[in-house]
Amino acid sequence: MKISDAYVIVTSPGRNFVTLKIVTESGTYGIGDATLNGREMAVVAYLEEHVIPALIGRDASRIEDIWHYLYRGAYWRRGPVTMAAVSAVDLALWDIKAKAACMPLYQLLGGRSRERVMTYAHCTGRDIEGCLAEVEKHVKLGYRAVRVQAGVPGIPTIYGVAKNAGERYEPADAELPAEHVWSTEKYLNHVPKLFAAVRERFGDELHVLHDVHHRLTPIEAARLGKAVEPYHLFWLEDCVPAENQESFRLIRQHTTTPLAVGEVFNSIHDYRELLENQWIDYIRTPLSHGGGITHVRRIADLAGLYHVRTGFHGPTDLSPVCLGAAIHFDTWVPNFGIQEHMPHTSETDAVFPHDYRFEDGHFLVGEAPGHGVDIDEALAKQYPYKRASLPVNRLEDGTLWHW
Ligand SMILES: O=C(O)C(=O)C[C@H](O)[C@H](O)CO
Ligand SMILES: [Mg+2]
Repeated sequence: MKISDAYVIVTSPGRNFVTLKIVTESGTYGIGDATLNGREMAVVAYLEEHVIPALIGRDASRIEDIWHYLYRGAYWRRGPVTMAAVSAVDLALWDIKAKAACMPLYQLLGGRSRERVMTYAHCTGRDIEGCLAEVEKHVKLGYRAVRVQAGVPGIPTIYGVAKNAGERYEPADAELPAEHVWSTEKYLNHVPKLFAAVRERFGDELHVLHDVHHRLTPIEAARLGKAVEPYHLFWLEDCVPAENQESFRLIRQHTTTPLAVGEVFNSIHDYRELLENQWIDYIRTPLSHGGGITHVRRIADLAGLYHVRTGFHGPTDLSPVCLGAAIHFDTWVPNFGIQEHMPHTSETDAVFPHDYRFEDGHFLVGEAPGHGVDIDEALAKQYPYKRASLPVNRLEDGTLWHW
């Protein structure tokens, strides 16, 4: 199982994706997602200059040892660029191991814990009515859970809300960062009205989620959590920037609204105080940013001790490789909660053939050996990289703000 070749494929079928392919002497290969939205080429350089040369000739079956070689061995631990690169290697190696064992990945992880994987869709609207129309559309498509985000009167553009009705939003929507304007007061006054309308129209059973996208302070997040308690959200996501884990003590003291965190985390250490103090309810780190299966399953196990469940990040800026691997993980992990789903474009799906499927609000895992996602390299070449950036956020007085 010696690694004989490894290379990076950058493609942009509608948006940028970075994929690592690792090939063994026997010809068995695996692929991993190395996409870090808006910072793609930094991961490409890390892989090409520092990782790939050190992988050639290693035994692909030694996943654990290679993980520690790349993590401890680098001396410069953690961080999104390093961990995206380590994750891509890890996902490709698990793909190879499962293919070599002729097993779908979930079998290698320990087998099925559930028949299907509940997923949530994004519903956005310029106003409350537009948003309700999107919820209705997604309920008809079979979703049992929806993430609800609406425009706020007085705020011209909000990240996470599609520009036009019926469209989806694109996270990196300009060559250089677009500038958004933010008003916490306008937002806090509006959100409870949105959830009151959703519950009135759709009743109590639909799971509803909301992403604050790090834009509040702890006491503001506490106010929001309390204000939406009557509408019993499935979760309130990223309500504050989470570098200071202690912030969650304050939020938790004030509200019973469940809290989800971690789409920008990349290590178990980012979660330690949050989990040990039982300040959160869902972990969000995707396999492609949290050190792959080898590390994220350690985070999930630690979370399980505290009744915390998984709710992996699944936007369009993680490739189908990450989503496919996540569906295997979700099928196995004992403390599964939910899986995010922002459908990829048909161009992206064609570049990444896969065997997972969506049915009746759930993902169904495939039975092909490995994680079940491949890359059509000839097609990928037809979509060259284009620089694309996430936006920035400023308060109405011009102060640069979290987003
Ligand atoms: O999907 C979510 O919950 C997001 O917050 C999407 C992120 O903003 C996006 O992945 C950033 O690249
Ligand atoms: Mg989010």
